[in-house]
Amino acid sequence: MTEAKKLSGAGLRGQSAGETALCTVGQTGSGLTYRGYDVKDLSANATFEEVAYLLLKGKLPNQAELDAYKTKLKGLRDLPQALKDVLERIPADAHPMDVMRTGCSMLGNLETENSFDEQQEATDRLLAVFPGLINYWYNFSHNNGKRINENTDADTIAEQFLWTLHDKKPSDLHVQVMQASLILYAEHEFNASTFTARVCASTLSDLHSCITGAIGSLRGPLHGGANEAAMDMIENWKSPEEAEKEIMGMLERKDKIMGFGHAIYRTSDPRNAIIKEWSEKLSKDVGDTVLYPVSAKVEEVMWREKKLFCNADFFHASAYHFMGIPTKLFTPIFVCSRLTGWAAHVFEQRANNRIIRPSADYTGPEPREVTPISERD
Ligand SMILES: CC(=O)SCCNC(=O)CCNC(=O)[C@H](O)C(C)(C)COP(=O)(O)OP(=O)(O)OC[C@H]1O[C@@H](n2cnc3c(N)ncnc32)[C@H](O)[C@@H]1OP(=O)(O)O
Ligand SMILES: O=C([O-])CC(=O)C(=O)O
Repeated sequence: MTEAKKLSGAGLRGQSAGETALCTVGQTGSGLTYRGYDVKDLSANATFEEVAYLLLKGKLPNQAELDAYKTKLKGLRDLPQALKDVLERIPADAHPMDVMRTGCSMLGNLETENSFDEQQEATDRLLAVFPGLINYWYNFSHNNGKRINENTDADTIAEQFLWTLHDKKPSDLHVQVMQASLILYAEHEFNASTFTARVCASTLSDLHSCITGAIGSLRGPLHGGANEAAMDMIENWKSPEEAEKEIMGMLERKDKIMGFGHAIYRTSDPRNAIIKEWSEKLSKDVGDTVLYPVSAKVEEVMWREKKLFCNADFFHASAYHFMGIPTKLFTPIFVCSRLTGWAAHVFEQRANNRIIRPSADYTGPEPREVTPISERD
C-alpha cells in the first residue's frame, strides 16, 4: 500500500535556503521584481540585453553602456568548429534540451573558465552563443544538413534566436514578443534550476558545470518543460468546447495540467497576463481562430473548477507557436533567457559562499550486520 504523501516540508517548500538581492517572487506590486524593478515595467520598457546587464552587473545600463554591451555580445556569436562537429553528430530525434546541455558542456571543454575572474566573460559568451548553437543543430539535423550562418546581422539576442532558426530576418512584431518573453523568463529566485546552479557553484565548481546542471533541471515538465507539454496538449483540441470537455476529463482522472499552478504564487503568476496579451496579438496577426480561444477556455475552466491559474509557461506555448517556432525548441528559449538569472546567482553564491549541504531525516533500517552472502535470500 502506498503511503499518503508527506507534504509538510516536502520539496523544501516555505523554507529559506539562503539570501538573494536579485529577485522577489510573490511579494509587493505584481509580485515579481528583478533588483527592485517590476517585471511588468521591464517587459514594457526595456530590452533583454538591458535586463541581462541589470542582473549580471547590478544596474540598468545607460545608452553608452548598453551600446557597448550589445556590440560585445554580437562579437561573441561564433561557434567553434569543434562544437559544430559535435552538434552535427547529435541525432535529429534527440531532445533539444539535451543538445543545449551537451553544447554548454562542450564549450566548458573548449573555453574552460579557469578562474572566477573570468565569470562575466564566460557568461557573455554563453549568452551570445546559445541561440546560434541550438539553431545550428536544429537546421543541420532537420533541414537536410543545412549549415546556417550563426554570425547574422541581428541586433539583439531576441532577433538572433529567430533569425538563426528561420535563417532570415524576423518581423519587428516577432522580435518584440521575443524580447518580452526573454525578459519574463530571465530570473525567478530559488526555483529548481537556479537552486541546482547555486548548489553546484557552492562547491566552487566552474560556470559551465553550474549552467549544464541547471539546464538538466529546467528540462523536466514540472519546470521549464511545461511550455512544450502545454503545447502538446492544446494542439489536440479543435474548439473551446472540445477543450472544456477534455480538461474536465483530465481533472476527473486527476491528471496534471501542464502550464498551471505554481510552487510560490497562490492566485496568479504576474508573467501570465503579459505573455497572454502578446499571444492574443499574435493570434490576430496570423488569423488564428482555434488555438488562442482554446487556450483562453482552458484558463477559464481551470480557474472555475480548481482555482488553478496559468503560470508563465501556458500562454508561451501559443505565442511561440504563432511565431512558427517548433514545439521542441520552446524550452531551449527559456535556457537562452534564464542563463542570465542562473549566472547572476552563481556570481552571488561565489561572493558569499558556504557549501550547500542540508541534512536529511533518516527513515531507513536500524543498524544491522552484513549477512554472509551464502545465507542471504
Ligand atoms: C516556469 C515554471 O517552471 S512554472 C511551473 C511549470 N510547471 C507546470 O506547469 C507543471 C504543472 N504544475 C505542477 O505540477 C505544480 O503546480 C508545480 C510543480 C508547478 C508546483 O507544485 P507544488 O508546489 O507541489 O504545487 P501545490 O502545492 O500548489 O499543489 C497542490 C495540489 O494542487 C494540485 N495541482 C497543482 N498543480 C496542478 C496542475 N497543474 N494540474 C492539476 N492539479 C494541480 C495537485 O492536486 C497538488 O497536489 P498533488 O500533486 O500532491 O496531488
Ligand atoms: O519559481 C519556480 O518555482 C518556477 C518558475 O516559475 C520559474 O523558474 O520561472
